[in-house]
Amino acid sequence: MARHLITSAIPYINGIKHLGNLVGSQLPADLYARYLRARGHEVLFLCATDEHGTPAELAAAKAGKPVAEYCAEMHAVQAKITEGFGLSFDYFGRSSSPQNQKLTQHFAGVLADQGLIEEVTEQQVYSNADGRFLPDRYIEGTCPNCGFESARGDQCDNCTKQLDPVDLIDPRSTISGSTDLEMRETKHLFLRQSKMKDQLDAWINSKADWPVLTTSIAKKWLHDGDGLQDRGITRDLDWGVPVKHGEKDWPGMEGKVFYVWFDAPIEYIASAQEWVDAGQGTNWERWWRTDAGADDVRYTQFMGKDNVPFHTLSFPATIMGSGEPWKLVDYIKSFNYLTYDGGQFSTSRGRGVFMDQALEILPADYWRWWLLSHAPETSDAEFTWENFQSSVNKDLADVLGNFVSRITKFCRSKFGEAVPEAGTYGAAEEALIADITARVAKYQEHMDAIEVRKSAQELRAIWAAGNEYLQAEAPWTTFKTDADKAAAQVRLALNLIPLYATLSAPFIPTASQQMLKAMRLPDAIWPDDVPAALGLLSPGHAFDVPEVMFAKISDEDREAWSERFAGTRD
Ligand SMILES: Nc1ncnc2c1ncn2[C@@H]1O[C@H](COP(=O)(O)OP(=O)(O)OP(=O)(O)O)[C@@H](O)[C@H]1O
Ligand SMILES: [Zn+2]
Repeated sequence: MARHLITSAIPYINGIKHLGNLVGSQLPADLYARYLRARGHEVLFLCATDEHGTPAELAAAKAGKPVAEYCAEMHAVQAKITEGFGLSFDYFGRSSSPQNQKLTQHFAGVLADQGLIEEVTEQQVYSNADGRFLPDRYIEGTCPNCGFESARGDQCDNCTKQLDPVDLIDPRSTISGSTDLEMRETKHLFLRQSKMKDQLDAWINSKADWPVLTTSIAKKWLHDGDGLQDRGITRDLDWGVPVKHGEKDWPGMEGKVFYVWFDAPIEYIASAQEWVDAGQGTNWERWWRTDAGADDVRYTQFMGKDNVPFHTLSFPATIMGSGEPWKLVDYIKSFNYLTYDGGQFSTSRGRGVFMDQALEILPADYWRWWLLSHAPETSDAEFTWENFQSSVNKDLADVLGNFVSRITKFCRSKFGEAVPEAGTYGAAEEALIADITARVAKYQEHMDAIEVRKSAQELRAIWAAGNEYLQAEAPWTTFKTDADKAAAQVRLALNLIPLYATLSAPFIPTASQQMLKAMRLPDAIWPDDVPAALGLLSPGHAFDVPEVMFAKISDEDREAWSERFAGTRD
């Protein structure tokens, strides 16, 4: 048994997340957490809402609410939806928590003591119409790198380049649209990442097993152009963690807050403290402090590609630079983008399918299966309603659902609702057992390596093997001439159901529970020994024929949904 710390990129607070956000971070993290727990490992799976920064203020203003109230409400909304998707966080925290505030101020203080923070007086964009500075998303313009016209002050959403508001071409205020902007002097703190470049470079180079997407983005920021740049970590805003040097005031920084990208990853640690303070866990230090045992922990992070620079460079710079014994990430699983029907998913433009809407039309398992089996791993992936309909109908309804329904119903009609006893296994049964044994080993390999699509493919193949067996051996035909042989065939096929339930649980937890319940088994037990697991249901073991597990998506449904989600949500 090992100990695994897992974090998902923390979803931003400014609205309900779309299916792209889900498959790029929380959902694969949940898949991995569920798998590792099923294999008997000790897992701490943390997530939180990312609540600071300009978009939260803008969204609160739009909703006509004070930003703190808006964030508290949206946190509750997101928490409820993540439950609906079966995301099995041990704790879902908030980056605006007092724990994170204190820890963020602490890190700033120790980084300053280590000579890694520089105070810089610089020019920032000031809007005369709005009477304020315009950091980050308060300003938009054309990206100097790729020409994208709606690049934000802190990052271009199109090419992922980190930007400074002063870099933008044709800048405008997102509050008023005003272009009456001028440069004014203000003082800010910079994290001296450039001083840590060699250390970070060596660390990234030591991660030969990381996804290429992760290391290539890190190397780009390390080496492109002038190399790794120092990063402003404070802002002229009201909403955020007040700038302090540990518990002490920071002269000259009164009224300023830390930049959201400085405090957000620190929330990974703070959420473990919140978990303990909420009475749900004990001893967060053993997960996060290498002087308290965290060296034994394997720490895996999940995120979409735009989050990679912060997790491979800025946050590690914070951790390493502190000189304190904090746990560093061991593996970063990153994702390309899921696109929606020929374009981008977009929260700000309301384009695509959002998590609440998805659950309104179909249960979580349908989405979980499609998203994970089409995860944008090696390249971007596209969601289309046709593909969704066809995968759900084929994989879930025709293959898995049909197998379970067919065999339980056939058994009930010929032998009753209990596992039949007669007959012995022959060559076909031995071959199936051997095939499933080999496939389970491959499935585990892919899951251990967090190869999401390959894992889904192997799982589908394991389901299909059962169907092919039934098709080839046709117990309904065998029964007419050799009832005992048919009994043995049915016995083996019924035993595949608990195996399917256990193996499938990380992908489709609800259907998995339904299968176990129908087989009258309390818990899933991981099939470490597949042939033994295929004898779990002994002769005489009673079961129930389950309700239809997966309804097929009709062409009418598909067309209606495709139309409903063609526009933008308000
Ligand atoms: N289309 C997408 N496909 C896959 N992952 C995505 C996609 N868009 C965002 N992500 C990832 O989702 C996670 C949560 O994102 P976050 O809440 O910060 O929203 P975001 O990056 O501002 O995106 P958006 O503005 O589209 O909601 C991040 O890890 C991000 O990289
Ligand atoms: Zn760009």
